[in-house]
Amino acid sequence: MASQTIKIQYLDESIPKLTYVGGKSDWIDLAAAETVTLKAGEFRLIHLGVAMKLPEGYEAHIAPRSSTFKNYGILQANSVGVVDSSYCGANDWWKMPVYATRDVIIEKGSRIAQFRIMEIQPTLTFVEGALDGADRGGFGSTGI
Ligand SMILES: O=c1ccn([C@H]2C[C@H](O)[C@@H](COP(=O)(O)OP(=O)(O)OP(=O)(O)O)O2)c(=O)[nH]1
Repeated sequence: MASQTIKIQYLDESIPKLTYVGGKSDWIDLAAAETVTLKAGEFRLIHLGVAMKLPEGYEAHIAPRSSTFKNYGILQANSVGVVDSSYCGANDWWKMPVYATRDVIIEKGSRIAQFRIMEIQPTLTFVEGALDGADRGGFGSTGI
């Protein structure tokens, strides 16, 4: 399998080093770098304690872990976080915007998110014109 090296900066010594957990996925978990207390309905940008220089031609996607809502009742407010390769300055810390659906305390070190890197897409050019393919249908068209 191909490998890449990423230069990473941790907020301080207390931040756990990024690593693969459990060998079940190639996504890498991210943890809250601070203890956060939220009331139901509150929004917060949670510091994830890392900043990275992604490999040339890559971006990163951040998603919640599958257990994050069950454990903490929080939703990732932007649904998916996109980290551009240009987001690589010394103060470009990764953060997770969250919306709390219930009162919750998220302890520092709680693994609330996961990320992977993805190749950036090719430059897209849009050419206007009527489409002539067969309609596929969507939004429930294949039945229950
Ligand atoms: O969940 C996220 C989303 C983004 N970012 C960082 C990395 C990204 O490169 C930068 C800027 O994000 P984006 O390009 O989505 O926002 P913007 O262009 O600054 O603002 P917007 O598009 O909302 O106007 O913020 C995060 O740390 N976490």
